[in-house]
Amino acid sequence: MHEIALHNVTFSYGSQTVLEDINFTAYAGEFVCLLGPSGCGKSTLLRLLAGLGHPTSGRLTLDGSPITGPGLDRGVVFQDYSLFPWMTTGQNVVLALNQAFPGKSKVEQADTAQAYLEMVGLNDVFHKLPGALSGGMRQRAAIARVFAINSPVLLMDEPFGALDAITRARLQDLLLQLWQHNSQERKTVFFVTHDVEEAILLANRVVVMGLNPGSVRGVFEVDIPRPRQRQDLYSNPAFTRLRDQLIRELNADVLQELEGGRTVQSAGEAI
Ligand SMILES: Nc1ncnc2c1ncn2[C@@H]1O[C@H](COP(=O)(O)OP(=O)(O)OP(=O)(O)O)[C@@H](O)[C@H]1O
Repeated sequence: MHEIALHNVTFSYGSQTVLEDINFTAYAGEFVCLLGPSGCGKSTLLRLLAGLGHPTSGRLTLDGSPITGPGLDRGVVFQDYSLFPWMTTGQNVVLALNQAFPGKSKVEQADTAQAYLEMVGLNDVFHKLPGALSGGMRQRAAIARVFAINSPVLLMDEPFGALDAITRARLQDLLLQLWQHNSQERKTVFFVTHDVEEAILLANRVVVMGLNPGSVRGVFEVDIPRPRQRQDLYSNPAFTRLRDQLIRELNADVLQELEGGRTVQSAGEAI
């Protein structure tokens, strides 16, 4: 299971409506990418899914039950790394493991933490404080932590945004490996990105959100078989067609903003 549904979700910060009437269902084991202009409410939506806030109206459910707060069934990676700065990087991962698998011994938890840190390319950070790591390393440690607890739902807010291209590609592959690992128990993933190509590489469906207030502008099926080879995508007509479609959809909103509300027919007309 692990189906996530949003029913008429509206959310406001005071008088500012950030999300309006969002309806969407992510099927169990589905990989959903969220794309949209800055400020359209992607992070807010993820926070609601994580149980870190409640909708002003509407409902969010996990397998039909309302989401009322955070839980170990949802692993979260936000943009701000969210490691405890006073614990070593290894202790941060061990703490999460201890909550998820309290029956495991300290040695097992430390070994597992080290293995996941190594998996994201951090071989030598277990005893270092997060403050002694670079931003990209801290982000990888946060990713290792969420992979280690192996929750059935993953909520990831631009997790690879701060990383160099090679590390990013490695972690995209690792995420797909972990997601595809057991086809019977695939994780349900919500993944926020600004990168259209990353969305197509990863997702089953891409949700494009619009601005003012945030709403679902369109949902696009990625009809490209897996495994998807990065180097083959550019010569795949389905990839280029979808990429252009997504860029047009994203630009339409931005161009409309720039044009002061006058709807433009195409990117070319406005530029
Ligand atoms: N704690 C807060 N209090 C008040 N307003 C907020 C708060 N957090 C976000 N907002 C506002 O809500 C809107 C949506 O913000 P959010 O961070 O969800 O957008 P986003 O699509 O994730 O943006 P980005 O792509 O830049 O990360 C923005 O106008 C933002 O200023």
